[in-house]
Amino acid sequence: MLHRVLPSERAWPLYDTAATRAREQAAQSELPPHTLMERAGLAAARLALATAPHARVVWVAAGGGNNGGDGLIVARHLAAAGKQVSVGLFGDPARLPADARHAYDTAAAAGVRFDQALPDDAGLIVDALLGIGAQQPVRAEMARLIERINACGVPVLALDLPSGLPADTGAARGRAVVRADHTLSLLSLKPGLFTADGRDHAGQVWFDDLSVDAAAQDATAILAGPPRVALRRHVQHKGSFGDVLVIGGAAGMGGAAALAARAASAAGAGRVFLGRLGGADRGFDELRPELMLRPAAELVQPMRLARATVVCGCGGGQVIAEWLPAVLAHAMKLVLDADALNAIAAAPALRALLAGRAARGLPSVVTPHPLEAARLLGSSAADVQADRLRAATRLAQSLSVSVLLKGSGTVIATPGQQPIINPTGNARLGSAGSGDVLAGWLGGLWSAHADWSATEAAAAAAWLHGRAAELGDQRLPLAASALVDALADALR
Ligand SMILES: NC(=O)C1=CN([C@@H]2O[C@H](COP(=O)(O)OP(=O)(O)OC[C@H]3O[C@@H](n4cnc5c(N)ncnc54)[C@H](OP(=O)(O)O)[C@@H]3O)[C@@H](O)[C@H]2O)[C@@H](O)CC1
Ligand SMILES: Nc1ncnc2c1ncn2[C@@H]1O[C@H](COP(=O)(O)OP(=O)(O)O)[C@@H](O)[C@H]1O
Ligand SMILES: [K+]
Repeated sequence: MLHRVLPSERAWPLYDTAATRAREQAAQSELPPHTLMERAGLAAARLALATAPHARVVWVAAGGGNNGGDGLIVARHLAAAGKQVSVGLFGDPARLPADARHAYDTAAAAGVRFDQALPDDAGLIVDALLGIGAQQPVRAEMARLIERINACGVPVLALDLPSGLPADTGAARGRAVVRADHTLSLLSLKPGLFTADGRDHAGQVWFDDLSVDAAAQDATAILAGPPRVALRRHVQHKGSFGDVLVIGGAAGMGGAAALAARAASAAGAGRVFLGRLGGADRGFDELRPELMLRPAAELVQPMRLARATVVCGCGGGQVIAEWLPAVLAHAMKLVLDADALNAIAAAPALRALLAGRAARGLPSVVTPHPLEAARLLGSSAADVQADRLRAATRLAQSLSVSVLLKGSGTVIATPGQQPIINPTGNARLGSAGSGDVLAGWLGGLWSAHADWSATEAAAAAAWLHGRAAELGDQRLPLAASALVDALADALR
């Protein structure tokens, strides 16, 4: 059955190449020969007719593997539907794998035309060059073809994956990768469609399971669905929603901590205290008078920390390192962001304190962007981006915490659990302070939902943060302070 995957209204299991191959093998063994590929080709032909109903001339770019086989079946169906179809076959027919060979024979028998030249009047290109079989960067000849497809301005429907996109990571940098308008993922949804560069190359993502049931426990990762935010019970009061302490905002960076505190309040914390490290530690926030400003020393006390959700590090500067030992030792629930992460990356003693929290039953979430994650991992931001799922998982294991790795397709990883990819959000979030808002929302949501795990809180915060950016006029930039207020809309 065909599904439109985004915008995300439910969770989806994701399968990497190895898991997809295992599912394919299991299904093949129970079905008559060529059944799966026939189903794939038919589903894709239907989608082509639905998304490009007015395209009269269709060019199918088919590679020499089974992805090309899918394309050959699409060509047969579209020709039967009256389209003017030609197939550019970029592979040796004599070396096609069995399913693709069968697809080639039936297409040829049906009179499908073969021509490697892209027609001038093409109204649709079906990209069937490479699927999950492309594990290495695309070879030069095909790379040139992909560049031509990307430059020609004709709408593209990619089969299974935009050709050249790594299915497991979505990391396209420096590679030739098709830029599709639509991608139909077949049999399984692949993680690479949703993180790193995947979104920019996949366009609108569709999914057909080819009538093969999925075992969710075998999934490599989960694409997050909307969080289940609890309605307040009549009897609840501010004590039910907990205290959030925001510690950060060194001299010149007070705004970061203020944003986090405002966001924690907007997300439903019972009370929010803001302990700024750079002065202005009394008085109140004119825009959010409900926030309580206190000297950090008053908040960073074992008894207070032990009852609170603590958001630490936003605009924290180097001075945050002095406050971290107490925070790491005592905070009941802890969200660490920005300079707190940099301080921990630079100080093994702080790192040991963080890693020791899990054994004491104290949950923590770290919210690095790729460079902060790289500092904690001792690698580079490019390495992190090359495999975001792996980087987040490694970091979660090494620190015994939940990791929320920011960026397109935010990854949430917790030791012993399937990693989660967040599908919401867009580049409107690329403005200073939006990460502080995320940390604050995470703290506020976690505080207000006493029964949520660190993973649930992190996934909910990321999902709502992204959804907030998807609402409103998409042509306008989104300032972080406006983002704080957009949470209300995202929650509706
Ligand atoms: N079987 C089934 O029932 C089903 C299969 N399904 C479909 O099969 C797809 C997987 O098919 P697959 O395993 O044949 O791999 P595929 O993506 O076509 O790539 C192999 C081809 O690419 C070439 N090639 C490889 N690397 C390259 C590079 N770097 N640069 C350039 N070329 C490169 C390689 O050439 P070679 O290296 O062998 O010379 C070979 O020709 C899957 O994504 C889905 O679409 C679905 O219909 C579900 C049912
Ligand atoms: N293109 C994008 N798609 C999805 N989310 C994005 C995108 N660009 C930025 N974001 C989100 O915006 C936030 C930016 O956080 P961060 O890099 O810490 O910025 P800052 O420190 O300025 O607050 C993160 O939550 C990140 O995931
Ligand atoms: K493809």
